[in-house]
Amino acid sequence: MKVEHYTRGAEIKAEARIKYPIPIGISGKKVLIVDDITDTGDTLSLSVAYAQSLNPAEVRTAVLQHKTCSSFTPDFYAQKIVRWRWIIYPWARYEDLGGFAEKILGDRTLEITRIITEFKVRYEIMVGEKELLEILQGLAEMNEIERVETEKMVGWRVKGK
Ligand SMILES: O=P(O)(O)OC[C@H]1O[C@H](OP(=O)(O)OP(=O)(O)O)[C@H](O)[C@@H]1O
Repeated sequence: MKVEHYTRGAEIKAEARIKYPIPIGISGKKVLIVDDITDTGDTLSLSVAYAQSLNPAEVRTAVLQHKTCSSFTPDFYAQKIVRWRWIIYPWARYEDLGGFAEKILGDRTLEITRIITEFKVRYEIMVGEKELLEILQGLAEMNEIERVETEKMVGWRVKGK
């Protein structure tokens, strides 16, 4: 199953929703739902309610990291996070950094070196020029941002800002 709650890093959507339902019968089965993290807890609350509606014998939950601010406490977790922070997993780095890049740009046009500095200062995230360029080009391909070249600089800005 796939549940969506965030579009970009740390940017919450109104409501968690089931994007892809469970494609097999789980009636009478013992079900373990595994996710990377709990934040608000909405994703697991919805997932458990949905799985329960399919009449399984039992539903349990496990995550790598559980934030104590979450309204849902999983049965199993490897680490408890008491002070809220956004965790960037390797498998979501590209997506998350893209979201932060747009936040950094806001309504400004910035050169890549400035964006790198703001990643460091605002988010304590170290990003190299090559990696960031790939992310910015990806966002440009999705029509979210654009490259602006003048005599003085090569910069990036959010489209329509
Ligand atoms: O407890 P919550 O506030 O609901 O947040 C936790 C959920 O958010 C993230 O998923 P996301 O919606 O970003 O989907 P993805 O992992 O597929 O990118 C994360 O992987 C969890 O599934």
